[in-house]
Amino acid sequence: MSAVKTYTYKEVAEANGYVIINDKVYDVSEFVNEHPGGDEIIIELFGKDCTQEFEDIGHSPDAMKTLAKLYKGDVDTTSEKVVIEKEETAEATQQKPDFTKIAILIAAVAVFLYFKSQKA
Ligand code: HEM
Repeated sequence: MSAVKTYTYKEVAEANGYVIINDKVYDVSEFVNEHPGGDEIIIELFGKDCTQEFEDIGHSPDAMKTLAKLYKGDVDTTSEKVVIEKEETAEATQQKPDFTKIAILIAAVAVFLYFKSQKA
């Protein structure tokens, strides 16, 4: 049997696209693009322990199989834990204007003005 590779919490945090589930390390960097639940949800959790998040969703046995394929090794639970701070991106805080609503409003005003001009 080949030895299982172990990773410290720091190594997982510094790798690009690794997550921890039940003390196991998974490389989800490629998988995020195929995730049926969307990429953002996992990207937010890169480098972290997402056991809770993964289990809360109630992933199917199929999801477990996919997960098993992404297995890299075990986390060294005796290593020092790291806190990852994410910066708020400008994009996330900015509100995009709702062009559909604006277009409907303009159309409504145009119809109103048209009928008003017909009556006069
Ligand atoms: C990291 C390994 C993960 C794998 C391999 C994975 C895999 C999958 C798969 C195969 C599905 C399709 C439904 C199913 O078979 O259960 C799914 C759905 C979903 N996943 Fe994940 N997932 C992962 C992590 C996560 C995490 C960490 C979250 C939440 C923070 C999450 C949230 C969701 C949600 C919300 C859906 C439902 C999408 C829908 O039905 O519209 N997943 N995932």
